[in-house]
Amino acid sequence: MTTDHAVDALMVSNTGEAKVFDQARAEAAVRELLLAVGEDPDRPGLQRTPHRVAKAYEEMFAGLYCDPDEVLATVFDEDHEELVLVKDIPMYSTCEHHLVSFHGVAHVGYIPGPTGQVTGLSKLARVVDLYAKRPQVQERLTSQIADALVRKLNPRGVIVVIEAEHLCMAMRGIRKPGARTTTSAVRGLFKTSAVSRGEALDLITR
Ligand SMILES: Nc1nc2c(ncn2[C@@H]2O[C@H](COP(=O)(O)OP(=O)(O)OP(=O)(O)O)[C@@H](O)[C@H]2O)c(=O)[nH]1
Ligand SMILES: [Zn+2]
Repeated sequence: MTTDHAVDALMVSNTGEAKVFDQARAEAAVRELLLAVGEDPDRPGLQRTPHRVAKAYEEMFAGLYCDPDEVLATVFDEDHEELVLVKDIPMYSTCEHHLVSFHGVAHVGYIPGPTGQVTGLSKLARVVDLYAKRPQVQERLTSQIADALVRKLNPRGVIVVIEAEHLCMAMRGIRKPGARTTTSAVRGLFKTSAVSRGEALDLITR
C-alpha cells in the first residue's frame, strides 16, 4: 500500500520543484478526448470546454498541491481531554480508477493527547477536503485523514468514518445508484478500547 508520505511526495517533481497544475496540457488532453469520442471540439458549444474542464480538474485535484501539515498548523492548548467530533462534513472526491466523483459525508473525531492540544474545528474539514481533492480510493482517503491528525496533534485517539456513493458504481458498470460504502480508520484509543470506539460510533450514527 502507498504510504501517506509517498502520496504527499506527489507534490514534488523529480527535479525537486513543487508541482503545479499544467493548464495548457490539461486543455490539450480534453480536446484529444473530445476528438476520441467522435465530437467536434471546434463546434460552438464545445469551443471553451477544454478550458472549463481543465479549470474544473485543477479544482478537483487542488489537494495535490497543498501540504496537510500547513493546514493543521493551528494548534492551541485547551486542556480538553474528551472527544472532539465534527460530523457530516460534506465530501466530494474523485475515484482514481474512473475519474468520476464519489461523494458523501465524513465524520472526524479525536481525543486530545495528554498535553491537551486541540486544532481549529474548521481544520478537520480542511484536512478532509485536502485529501479528497486528489485521485483517490475511499479506504486511502479515510486513512490519510486519520494519519495526518495523529502526526500533527499527537492525540490519544482518532476516528474517521466516511460514507459515500461512487458514481462509477451508479452511472456505469454495475449501475447500482444508492449503494453506499462506509469506511473507517481508527487510531490509538479507538483501536484499543472497544468502549471508546463504541461511544464514538454511537455519536456518529445517532
Ligand atoms: N476498494 C475500492 N474500490 C473502488 C473504489 N472506487 C472504485 N472502486 C472499484 O475499483 C474497481 C476497478 O475494477 P476494474 O475491474 O479494474 O475496472 P472496471 O472494469 O471498470 O470495473 P467495474 O466498475 O466493475 O465495471 C471497481 O470494482 C470499482 O468499484 C474505492 O474507493 N475503493
Ligand atoms: Zn471508480
